Parts: sequence; C-alpha cells; structure tokens
Amino acid sequence: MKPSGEDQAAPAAGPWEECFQAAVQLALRAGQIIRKALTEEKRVSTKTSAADLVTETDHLVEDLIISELRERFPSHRFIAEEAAASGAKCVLTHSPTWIIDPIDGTCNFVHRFPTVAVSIGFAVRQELEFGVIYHCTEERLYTGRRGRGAFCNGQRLRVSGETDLSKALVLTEIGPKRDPATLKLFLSNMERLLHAKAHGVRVIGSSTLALCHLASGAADAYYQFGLHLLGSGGLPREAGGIVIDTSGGPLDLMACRVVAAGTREMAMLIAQALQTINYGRDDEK
Ligand SMILES: O=P([O-])([O-])O[C@@H]1[C@H](O)[C@H](O)[C@@H](O)[C@H](O)[C@H]1O
Ligand SMILES: [Mg+2]
Ligand SMILES: [Mg+2]
Repeated sequence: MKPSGEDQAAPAAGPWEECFQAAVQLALRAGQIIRKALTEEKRVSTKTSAADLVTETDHLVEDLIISELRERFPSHRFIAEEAAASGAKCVLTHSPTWIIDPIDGTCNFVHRFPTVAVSIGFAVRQELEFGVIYHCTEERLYTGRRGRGAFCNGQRLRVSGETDLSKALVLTEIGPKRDPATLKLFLSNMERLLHAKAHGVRVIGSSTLALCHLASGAADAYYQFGLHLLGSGGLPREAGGIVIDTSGGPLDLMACRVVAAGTREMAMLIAQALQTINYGRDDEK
C-alpha cells in the first residue's frame, strides 16, 4: 500500500492535527528527494568522527522541512540535527518544538545501503506528541501519536510481548565515537547480551528504523548510547512498549541514550546488563 496522509487510521482530530498532517506531507516529500539521491554521486563530509557523516542531501532536506514548518508555524521552535552539528543550541523548552533528523542512516545513504529514514518528531511541554518516520526506500510511513497508537502505512503496530532475554532479538547502533575505550565498551555490552543467550544482536545503521522495527514487533529490544534527537522515541510506547533511560529511569530526550523494549521486564534486563558509554547531553553542547 502506498503511504499518504489519508492512510493513517484517522482518530478524531486533536489540537496538533494540522502539525501532524504537515509532518506527514513533508516526510513523504523529503523521502522522494532522498530516494532519488540515494543512487547519485554525493558530497560527503565528516562531523564528530570519521564515521559520522553528512551530505548535501541532509542539509537540503533539513532546510526544506524547517523552512516549510517555520512558515506555517512561526512561533514553534526547532531542534534539527545538521543545524545542531553546525553549533545551534539544542534546548528543549515547554514550547511546541519540532525535532528533525533529515536522514537517519546517513552512513547507509552514502553507501547506497537502503535503510534510510526521515524523522520528524514534535514535542510539547517536553513530551513527544507525535513522531512521523518515513522509510524512504521501502516507502513505509510510520506514525506514533501520544495516546492514539502507532501505525505503519495505516496498519496498527504492536510490540512483542517477550520477557525472556534468552529468547530475544535485540537491536543496537554503534554511535559515532570510535576511540578504543568507547569501542571496547560497545563490544563488551554486546558480548554481555550474547552471553545472556540473546538470539541475536543486530546493527542496521538507523536508530529511527530500529525503533520502528521494535514497535512492529520485529525485534524485542533496542538500546543505544550516542544517539541524538530522539524525535521518534514515542513510537514503541504507542505500540504498547516501553522506552526508558539506560539507567532504568525515565527517558531523557536530551541524554543521548535509550533502552526500548516490548515489555518492562525486557527493558530492565537490558538496562541492568549495560555499562554506560558517556556521550554527554545534547543540551550541554
Ligand atoms: O547521523 P544519522 O545518520 O542521522 O544517525 C545515526 C544513525 O542513527 C546511526 O545508526 C547511529 O549509530 C548514530 O548514533 C546516529 O547518529
Ligand atoms: Mg541524520
Ligand atoms: Mg540520526
């Protein structure tokens, strides 16, 4: 089924309906641009490490999304990945705030590996109100709205009910840091889960799409240190799951770390197994 705004199972319009519809239309437009650019030559630059990449398409898509949204919603605030990388402050206030990752999976995009997404999140009073994620190559539109469920191309999503780590498929992402101490901790975290007999630990190259797979029940848990702008973080919760901080406490959108799972038991087992990798906070950079 082709995605469109109309495909979403339509709950009664809420206060942020216009914003949600704008996000859907922009994610679809951005997705078309990214899909076309995927197979073309790219100008690639690095950011915080040799593996932290950005292309002209990241900038183009981010500028498009922000300029359109700013015109329609002039009083809203914006936190966007490439603006932040260029020094813009990431401050999440109580005001309506758009959280934009123009291409999540830029490294995949550079290599033409077709796991790339646009992520547009919207927070009010520091709570995620909705997330709109578009898997650009598979043309899957994922949406999660606070209290109204999560959907993929109009089909309701449900997380897995697994509570046993020895039966779990776990997703993680490497994060941008590649110094020896960080890599050692990353690998040792993975090793701990494998020693606990998890069925598998997968790295797909897009934190946003990892959250979508989790929300779909295609994986039982996801964790990561070093991710920014968790605009899609509400999706697993809307699919019946749980999203927490790696300490086991409540999710902190600016803390650059997360554990998400279909069940609280699974999330706590993962959180307890992990050693912290320190990436600082997005709002302190
Ligand atoms: O840079 P980007 O492609 O938007 O996002 C990155 C991807 O989600 C990657 O999988 C994850 O390991 C990094 O932590 C993210 O920064
Ligand atoms: Mg990105
Ligand atoms: Mg990203």
